[in-house]
Amino acid sequence: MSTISTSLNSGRSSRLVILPMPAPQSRAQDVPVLFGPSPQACRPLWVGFVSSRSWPWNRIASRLLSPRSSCCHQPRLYSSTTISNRDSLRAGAPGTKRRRWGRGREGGAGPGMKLGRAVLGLLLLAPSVVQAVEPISLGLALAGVLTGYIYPRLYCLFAECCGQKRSLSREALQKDLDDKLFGQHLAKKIILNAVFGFINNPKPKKPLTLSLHGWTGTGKNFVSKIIAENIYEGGLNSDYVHLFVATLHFPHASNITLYKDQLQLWIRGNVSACARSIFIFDEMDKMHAGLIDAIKPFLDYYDLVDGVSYQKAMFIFLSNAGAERITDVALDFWRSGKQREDIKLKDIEHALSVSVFNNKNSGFWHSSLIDRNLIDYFVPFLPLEYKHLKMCIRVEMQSRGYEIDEDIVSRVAEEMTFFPKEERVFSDKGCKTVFTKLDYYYDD
Ligand SMILES: Nc1ncnc2c1ncn2[C@@H]1O[C@H](COP(=O)(O)OP(=O)(O)OP(=O)(O)O)[C@@H](O)[C@H]1O
Repeated sequence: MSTISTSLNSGRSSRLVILPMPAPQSRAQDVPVLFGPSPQACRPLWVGFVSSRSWPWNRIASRLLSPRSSCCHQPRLYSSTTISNRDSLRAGAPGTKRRRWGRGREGGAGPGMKLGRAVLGLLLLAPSVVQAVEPISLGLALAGVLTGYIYPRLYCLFAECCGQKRSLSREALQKDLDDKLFGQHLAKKIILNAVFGFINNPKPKKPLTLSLHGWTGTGKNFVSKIIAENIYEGGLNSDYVHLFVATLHFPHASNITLYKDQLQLWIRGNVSACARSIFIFDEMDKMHAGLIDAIKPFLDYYDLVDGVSYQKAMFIFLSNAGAERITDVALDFWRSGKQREDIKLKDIEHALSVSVFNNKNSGFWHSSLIDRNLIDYFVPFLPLEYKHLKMCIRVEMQSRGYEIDEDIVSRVAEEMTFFPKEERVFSDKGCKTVFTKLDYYYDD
């Protein structure tokens, strides 16, 4: 492990501990960003006031009127005095002390904050006391109050903020899923209800943890993208969405201890900066057994872990593990002439979780996450049929600006391979390669 100086997207220069794993997608170089993804851009004007700790007025005002959500402003979590310590914090140096002004608003009001509110309330209610305060200080405090209140809100109108840019709309998410995701009635229903319920719960007891399973090309990554886009304007490229790919970020089994440490640090740093962070783990079935258990404490029912609340974060795991079980159920329904839409979650979920738990190549092999019921939903993605491939092809044609030609649609779909061999029901690559096959027919 070594350290380098690097320039982050925000333009600031910082020292980072090089991870043996490449940086996850999005601005993951920000790894343990304890001060928000873009402090220069979104630092409220009252930061200057609050760094002067000899002046309690400012502190009270800034705490009282801090932004509704974290909005990537972290002065409310860590005082400016910690800035000099941030390298050691990033490196997770044992014994490094964080200076806190009390919990962030998302973690609930601490005693100091309540006292501050009470004091300010009393002052506002008692004009004689207010008059007694030195006028310049009062003026500056009021200016701090105004800028602290207005600036962050204005900023978030024009730039992405943690959990603030837009509130999740159930209708918009439903429309996206209905219009874009084909043949996945179970996944649609679970995701809509789970994500919407979670985001609208002001005090979730634990982070939302979804484990998406299914055959290749059935829409697991696609759905993660839809979720991310419905929560953050930048979707997968958002500063608050972090994508890990097992083979890319955790390639060497011999480094598992190091990966565990780095993963914990990464998640802790980013959740400190934004409680509503989203972490997506792709290729879970290629993840070394036990690695994912490193984040178990973050997924559990704790109010705080090491001073950080993870209850508003979201974890999404993607894997092909359990695909055979899902296919068996779908095939049984097909063979008995039943509609696939009649498959219920209870027909699959339990068998799926057991098979994932007992599969050495699932990334969840004997995982305490399953053992302790920390996965909220096992979401099955059904294998896609011929008619779903045609739907994918039509969408692709439209997105390329072509007129829909049903003859080409059928020919592309027929080129795909299906299983089981005799019945040829399900596409063995889902919708994954239909797009490249389409190129053949539009070759000028
Ligand atoms: N059910 C679906 N409905 C609509 N489009 C789909 C569906 N499944 C896949 N697609 C299309 O195929 C592309 C590839 O699918 P995606 O990457 O989501 O598959 P996956 O299930 O994550 O596969 P893998 O397990 O191999 O990672 C998507 O970007 C999307 O355009």
